[in-house]
Amino acid sequence: MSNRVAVITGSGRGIGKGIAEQLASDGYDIVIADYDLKTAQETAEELKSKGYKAVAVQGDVSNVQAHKDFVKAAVDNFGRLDTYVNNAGICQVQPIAEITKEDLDKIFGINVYGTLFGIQAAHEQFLKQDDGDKIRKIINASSIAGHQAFDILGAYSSTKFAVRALTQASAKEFAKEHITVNSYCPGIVLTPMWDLIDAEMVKLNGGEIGSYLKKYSESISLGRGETPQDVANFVSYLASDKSDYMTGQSVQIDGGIQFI
Ligand SMILES: NC(=O)C1=CN([C@@H]2O[C@H](COP(=O)(O)OP(=O)(O)OC[C@H]3O[C@@H](n4cnc5c(N)ncnc54)[C@H](O)[C@@H]3O)[C@@H](O)[C@H]2O)C=CC1
Ligand SMILES: CC(=O)C(C)=O
Repeated sequence: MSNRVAVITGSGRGIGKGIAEQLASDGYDIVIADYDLKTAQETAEELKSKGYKAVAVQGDVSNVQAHKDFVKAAVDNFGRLDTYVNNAGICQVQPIAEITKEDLDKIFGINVYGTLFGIQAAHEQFLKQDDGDKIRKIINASSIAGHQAFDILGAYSSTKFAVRALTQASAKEFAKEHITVNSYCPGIVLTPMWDLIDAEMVKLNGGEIGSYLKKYSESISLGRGETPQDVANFVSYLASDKSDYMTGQSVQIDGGIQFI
């Protein structure tokens, strides 16, 4: 079988890095696409030291051209594109009454426009490839906050609802072109994003560093915080031919927080 190639945005650290490691071990060649070139290069070097093929590319997902650069890196380095993971995202912690237009422009620019531009860039490349009936994959990062909004995460939750809408609409449009679009919806994952959420909640409401992460983690039925590998195991399925008959879905992978 020929090589498979994936672009993963925001894969210099956190969940994206876990997905990159998993897809590399599944046989993918990987474009590590991140705003932070240093962590992207470190992750690419780690993968290469294990015998995998990887390349790091710097770019801001809120910029259309960045996605074109990520796709070009996939084609120039590895010859094609099979899977595009729109993982990069940011969080903001503030009460509804304090959200400003600037806050919304920033978070929608990265989480929503960034996902849409990634979907468009992947779609454009897939249409150029002669892949026959082979299913190509677009995979987006939503969240449990994209199913039920969190208080104090109102802007963030709105972006993750929007990612679900983009996932459904593009799945409907692209199905006839042998492209599926699905989302993963993690719960409370132990990454720098949750360190930031916890620290911002302490600033807003008082308490000790770590106390909000602990409080929210108590809602996890399986009794432990989620790791990037827990998310990556599900993305591995979405990126494999085992998920070829699934499209337009946004699935909670959260250790049992939500049951909807
Ligand atoms: N950590 C969690 O509990 C959860 C995270 N998610 C989602 O999973 C995704 C990954 O989250 P984490 O790994 O926890 O976040 P993180 O903050 O640990 O890592 C995010 C990565 O994205 C990159 N990034 C940020 N803005 C970027 C931009 N404009 N352009 C390119 N790269 C950019 C960062 O440099 C970083 O490498 C996000 O979309 C997040 O909303 C969803 C549910 C839960
Ligand atoms: C960051 C995030 O999506 C949650 C729900 O914690």
